[in-house]
Amino acid sequence: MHPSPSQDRKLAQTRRGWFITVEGIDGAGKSSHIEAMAGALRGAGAEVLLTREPGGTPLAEQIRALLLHESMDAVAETLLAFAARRHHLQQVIVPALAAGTTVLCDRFTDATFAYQGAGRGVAWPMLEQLEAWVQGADTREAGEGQTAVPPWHAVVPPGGCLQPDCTLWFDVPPAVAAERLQQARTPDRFEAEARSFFERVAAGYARRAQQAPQRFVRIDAGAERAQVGAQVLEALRARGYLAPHGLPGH
Ligand SMILES: Nc1ncnc2c1ncn2[C@@H]1O[C@H](COP(=O)(O)OP(=O)(O)O)[C@@H](O)[C@H]1O
Ligand SMILES: Cc1cn([C@H]2C[C@H](O)[C@@H](COP(=O)(O)OP(=O)(O)O)O2)c(=O)[nH]c1=O
Repeated sequence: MHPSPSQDRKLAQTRRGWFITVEGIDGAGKSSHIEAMAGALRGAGAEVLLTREPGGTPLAEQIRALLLHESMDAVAETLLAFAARRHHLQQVIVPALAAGTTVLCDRFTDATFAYQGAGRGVAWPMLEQLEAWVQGADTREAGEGQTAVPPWHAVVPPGGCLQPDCTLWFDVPPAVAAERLQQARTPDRFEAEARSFFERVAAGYARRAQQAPQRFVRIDAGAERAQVGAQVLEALRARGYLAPHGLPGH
């Protein structure tokens, strides 16, 4: 349903929330720090939505269960990851950002490039096309009444592609991550992959980071837990996310 003109005005007056994602290979330590990140952002006065991919809506969580436990080929995996993402964006992320909420998301599209692209060999340009489509506001052919409705246009310009403002990349040697996971939990379909798979996934993250150096902040996730936590807080501070909320953002 279209928001009313007064809702439109309210959306236009609200500074859109920051979109922060956390990435890295399995065992990098993301889950160990994400609650503290949310806490630090809340402490600075932000309204924070903590969510994850694949997942974040009941439908996308069902897709997550399929991705993690059912065998399928890499193209099916890619399409399911993007289908879950579209639903998550549409239902949760875009409305939250439009309302000024900071969205902190455990994995996003960089994971698809790293896992399905670099890990499984799905062509990079194919992923770029899907990214532009799924994260774009305008999904239909141009024409009167054919562009996407608010709140998409409150968070991404017409023709644009919604990207995180900042991605904290937990970079860790795959051998270290594997050692941690061995002691931690029963592996899912991805965690059960060979070391060579995670070498490729890690290289995929490095490639994405190189392609968007302003967006990525590299965290040395091989360090001791407290040091990783300190790096994470420093990254948030350096980007201005821990400044008292309500100041003009972007
Ligand atoms: N800096 C660290 N040093 C040693 N072990 C860690 C560190 N960070 C996390 N761990 C442990 O490694 C395992 C994987 O961490 P987790 O946060 O679940 O990673 P991810 O969410 O990135 O897969 C957990 O058992 C966790 O306690
Ligand atoms: C978002 C996403 C995740 N994944 C994979 C990476 C992870 O192995 C898995 C689930 O991620 P994660 O939430 O990190 O798992 P856990 O709860 O076990 O820490 O999904 C993809 O392969 N493609 C994607 O697009």
